[in-house]
Amino acid sequence: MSAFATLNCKYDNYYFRNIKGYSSFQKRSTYVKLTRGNSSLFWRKQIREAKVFRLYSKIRGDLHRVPESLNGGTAILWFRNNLRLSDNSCLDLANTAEAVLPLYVFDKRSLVRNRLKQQRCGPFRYSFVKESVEQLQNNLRGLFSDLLVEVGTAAEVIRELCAKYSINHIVAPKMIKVSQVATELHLNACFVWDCTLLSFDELIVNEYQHSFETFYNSVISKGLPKIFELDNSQRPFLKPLPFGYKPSFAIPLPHLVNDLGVENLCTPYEWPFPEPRAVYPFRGGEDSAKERLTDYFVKKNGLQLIADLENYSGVMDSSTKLSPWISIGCVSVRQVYWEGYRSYMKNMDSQVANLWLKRFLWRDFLYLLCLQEGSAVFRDRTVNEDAPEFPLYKQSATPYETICNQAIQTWLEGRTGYPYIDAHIKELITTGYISFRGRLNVSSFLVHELDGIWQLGAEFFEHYLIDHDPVINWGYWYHLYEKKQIGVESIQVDTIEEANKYDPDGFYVKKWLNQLVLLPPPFCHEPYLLSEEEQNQFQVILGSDYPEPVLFPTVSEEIERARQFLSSSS
Ligand SMILES: Cc1cc2nc3c(=O)[nH]c(=O)nc-3n(C[C@H](O)[C@H](O)[C@H](O)COP(=O)(O)OP(=O)(O)OC[C@H]3O[C@@H](n4cnc5c(N)ncnc54)[C@H](O)[C@@H]3O)c2cc1C
Repeated sequence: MSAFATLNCKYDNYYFRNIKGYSSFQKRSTYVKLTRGNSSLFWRKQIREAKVFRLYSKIRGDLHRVPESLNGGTAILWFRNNLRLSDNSCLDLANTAEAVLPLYVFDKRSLVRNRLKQQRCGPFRYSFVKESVEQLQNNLRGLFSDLLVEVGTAAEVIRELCAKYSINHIVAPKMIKVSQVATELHLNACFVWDCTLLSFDELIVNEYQHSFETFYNSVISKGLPKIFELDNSQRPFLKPLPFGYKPSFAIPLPHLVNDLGVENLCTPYEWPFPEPRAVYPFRGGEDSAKERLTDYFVKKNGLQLIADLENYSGVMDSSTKLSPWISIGCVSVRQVYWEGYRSYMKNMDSQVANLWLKRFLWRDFLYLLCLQEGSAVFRDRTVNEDAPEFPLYKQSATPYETICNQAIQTWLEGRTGYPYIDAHIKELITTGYISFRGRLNVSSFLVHELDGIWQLGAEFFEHYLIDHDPVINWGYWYHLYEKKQIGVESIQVDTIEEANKYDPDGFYVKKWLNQLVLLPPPFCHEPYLLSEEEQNQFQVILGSDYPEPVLFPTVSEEIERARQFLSSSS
């Protein structure tokens, strides 16, 4: 019996016994009552497991429909978060058709404004995607094919293409909902799961139990991931375009401001941004991804640095900086993981190997979390322009809400009075990238210290991050919030402790907050400890050169304690 079948039976039993079993009206009403409000933990667990079973079955069903070969016909090869030619399972499958029409659709809905009045896809990511699409089109033309680029909704574009060419199949990466269109048009839709290090089967046999460690141990105990060699020797190829296809030589994706009429961009430019402080000059496309891959692993042997540097912000080689390419699939996670593993095999210890594997398993864990929790992870995500406003802009707020809202506003603008937080927010809104430590600190600060709404943080990140991956971003924020609710194994970090540990001399904060340039440690991380005399001496007047720390009860108490400690020890 396969691992999935075991899982299947287990959930099937639960489902059958506990949910379907309530057939009489009397019992069903009891069930409804139990699921509302204060339902017992037991019942919640049952319901969740039933939900998971349905989700798995659905995805599993979709994946089962993926054939080994398309056996001829014409296929649309729909590129989405897999903008590459090498190690691309969708491309391999599409090549079993007779003719292939490569397609990319930029969904204009991703320019809808979120509740912070920003486009969901901000200019950093948009420009990066645009470059990647251009490069993919060039590379496909090099293979005597093309990439048809459209702006609109995928369903409509596919419908039009079917009317124009006799299409039989659609091949696309999984995580998309086009099954309805495919059924309507009698197309053979093949959704390929190609976004995690573990295969779908390997992923779902690891039950998600709220804890990364459990997941990690479960993966390791099964001897995963199994080593496999990527065959890079073969040059990618593609079957010919459908009969009657005429290539267009228009620019693949329109300019945000000039062509799409997007106004009030947070940054007035499209790429390249004239920002010399950016940690890496990200450029979209498969070729640029491979350049970075070779530069980091082969030329610099970068993995030997990760144990020492991984937590430092603003350092180019502290990590691979490959996430923008991974998130839209210019390079596959498998390619990156195995490239790292190969370089580790040369001369590194097992601690590095573990650190390296854990990164990818965190990613897979979040994908599993999203499979498990379904839409709860994306709760209240802005999908239309009528989304309700955040309480941040509510007219009638209670005094507590007003204080909270002011504090949150300072977070959004990078003026909380905590340099380590403010510097990271400034880096994010100026360049579209911050380190993992930075993300962890700012998100934990918003959720735990400022009692902020987690969705607000997620939407803010979604707009700015150049490497935004909905599963990882929303998954982390949800994880932070959920952990806060149940109060276990919380991802909560101490900002000041982290700042002193990972930026001991304040180089990073001074890079983004020039006004603090004269401050020595510990004041560069806690300027609120400066006496009036010291403020004059270091030319940082609190409240005018740099903000006072956010006025928030718990935070203020801590500041008071620190002030007293400093004056008693000096
Ligand atoms: C609140 C929050 C939001 C985040 N949002 C995103 C996001 O939208 N997109 C995104 O790619 N990452 C996100 N991350 C995870 C992490 O910060 C980035 O993956 C990492 O900073 C990317 O840098 P790198 O490519 O140099 O990573 P490296 O350290 O070189 O790792 C290589 C790859 O492994 C994966 N990876 C590494 N660390 C993690 C991690 N902790 N969790 C999941 N995957 C990881 C990434 O794909 C990364 O590119 C988020 C983290 C937090 C705390």
